[in-house]
Order: sequence, then C-alpha cells, then structure tokens
Amino acid sequence: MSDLKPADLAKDAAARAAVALVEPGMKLGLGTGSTASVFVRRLAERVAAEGLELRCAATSKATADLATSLGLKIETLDELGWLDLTIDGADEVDPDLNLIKGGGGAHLREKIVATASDRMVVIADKMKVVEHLGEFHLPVEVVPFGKEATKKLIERVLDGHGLAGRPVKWRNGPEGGPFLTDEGNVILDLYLGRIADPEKLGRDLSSIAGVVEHGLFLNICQLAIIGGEDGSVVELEREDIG
Ligand SMILES: O=C(CO)[C@H](O)[C@H](O)COP(=O)(O)O
Repeated sequence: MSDLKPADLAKDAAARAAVALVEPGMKLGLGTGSTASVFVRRLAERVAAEGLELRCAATSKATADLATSLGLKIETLDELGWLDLTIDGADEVDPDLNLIKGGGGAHLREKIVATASDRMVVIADKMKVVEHLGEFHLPVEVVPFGKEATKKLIERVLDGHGLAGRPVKWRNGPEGGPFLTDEGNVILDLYLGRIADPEKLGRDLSSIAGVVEHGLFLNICQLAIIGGEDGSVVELEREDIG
C-alpha cells in the first residue's frame, strides 16, 4: 500500500491502530465504507499472519463479500449473539463522539451491530472531525410503502427544528433508479447544516412510522481513532469528554 493517496494514508493509519485492538477469540463487528474496508484488509492480513481465531459479523453485504474474499469467515449477528467490539467508519464525528453515518446507506445494520457490541470504535480521517453535526447530509432509511407521505412527515419534523425548507432528496443508486438498502428500503438524505439538537431530532425522526432508522449515532461510540495524512493517529475517548 506504498502508493496510497494522503487521504488513504490517513484511513490506513486509523485502520492499523484499530487492528491492534483486536484480541484472540473476539467476536467482531465489521463496518461498511472505504475506511472500514481498509480495516477489513488489515485485519485479514493479521489473521493470516498470526492464525488469529476470530468470529466476525458484517454490517452489509458489501463488507461480507469483501471479508469472505480475503479469507475471513462471516457469521450472522444472531449466530454470534453479542459482540466484543465493532470497528466502523463515520461521515462526521463531533467532540462528544456523536456521529453521522449512512453515507454508504448501511446505517441501519451498522447501528444494530454497534449497539449489540460491548464497544464501538470509529476509524476516520481528520476531515470527518467536526465541531457540530450536520454539514454532511443526514441519511434516513424509509420504508418504500407510502414514502412520499413519510417524506412530508419528515419535513414537518424539520419545520419544528427551525430547519424548514432545507433540501431533502431521495438517494439514487448507481444505475439511476432509487438506492435500495440491504433491507430493500430507500434513503432520504437531509441537507440540514448545523443540527442544534441531535437528540431531539433523532427522537422526532424515529417517531415517524415509515422511518426505519436515521444516521445519527448518539452515545454509541466509545473511541474514535483519527488518522492523519502523515500516518499519525489521535485517539479520542468518551471518558475524555465532559
Ligand atoms: O456509515 C457508513 C456507511 O453507511 C460509512 O461508515 C461512512 O459513510 C464513512 O464511509 P467512508 O469510510 O467511505 O468515508
């Protein structure tokens, strides 16, 4: 990986540091996205080099396919029951280690896996660290049935948060049709700018029947490993907060 671009070097630095957290016999959750993919590659290298015994669950079909192609055995979350550690990427990380996730459309499974783990660790490059969540669009997974009515209800919630008129867009897939999640749902991306009250916004979105899950990960992540383009890493821990 010597010809990596600076952003990839940062992801690789964070991924290597996360691989060092893995202990023999662990049950691991594997995230989704480009940073999580670097982690999966580095993990597979360590497993091959050390003959490490691990049990892994993936947060998406894409990650399961990648891990399997690298020789890692993937089991379902139900087979594993509960996980010791989940390593995943993020679209934004705030100073309280609250996150926006779902840029890859996998935030539903990612949240299920992260909250079924003793510990969630996020790996990211420095560009993902923000003062306030919301510059990155907030993905909301929506059931296709009645999706336009659900969109109206989401817009009503945004009105109540002083976010009236902010663009909300159905996500398209690579072929131009609607993006479909691994669960067969669609995604509405909310372009909000600064989210003043993520807790309340999350609660209000979750109260809508057609909303399956939003991409706000609040009080879930315990450690963020932030990689720099020079290969350095900074660790932000939840205990450091406050
Ligand atoms: O939440 C995610 C996928 O649903 C990803 O972790 C997030 O989008 C970050 O991806 P990348 O590492 O490619 O920037």
